[in-house]
Amino acid sequence: MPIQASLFPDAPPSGDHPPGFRYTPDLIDGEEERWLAAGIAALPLKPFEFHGYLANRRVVSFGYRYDYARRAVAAAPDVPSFLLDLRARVAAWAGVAPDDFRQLLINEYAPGAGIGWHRDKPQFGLVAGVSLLSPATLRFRRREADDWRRAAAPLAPRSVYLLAGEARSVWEHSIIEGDALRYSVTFRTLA
Ligand SMILES: O=C(O)CCC(=O)C(=O)O
Ligand SMILES: [Fe+2]
Repeated sequence: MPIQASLFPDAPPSGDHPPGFRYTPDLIDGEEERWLAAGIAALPLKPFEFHGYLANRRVVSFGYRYDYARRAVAAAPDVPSFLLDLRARVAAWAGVAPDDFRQLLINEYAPGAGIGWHRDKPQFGLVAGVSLLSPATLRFRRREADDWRRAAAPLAPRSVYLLAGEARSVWEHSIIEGDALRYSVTFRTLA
């Protein structure tokens, strides 16, 4: 059964949620969203490149970035000041210190762009994601015997989700291709 956005923000995970997944709508308001999106549009987003293949998704990292060639984290520019307030807000929500979110990754999904099945790299710890501009579906799957167990969480614009525990380390996740521009701002601790 698909996960539905809870009527009760921070409700404990139901049987339908991968354990460790947490979601809250309306972390920010519409004015903040527009202001953040304008700031993000001015950042040096670059096409995500994986083994020479260019995805229809653009990214920029701050604090640390993942170097796919070296399979290690590498230093990245400091978090821009216009994103520090958002980082503090997400940190308070997630129960960590703002500085613990050592990495900030922004994904820009143009219409038709998504992200394939993956688990975030083990060099990172907690993962929190803020959605801007348009809705998306975060899908989950985990291997069970010779089949997949599946779940899906709608992500509203202005919402925040947390991947911890099994949702972070056992389940894979992906984002279905959308039909409108979406930004995700992902904050990660280091493992
Ligand atoms: O767009 C999102 O919220 C998910 C991004 C993601 O899974 C990632 O960058 O690892
Ligand atoms: Fe991810």
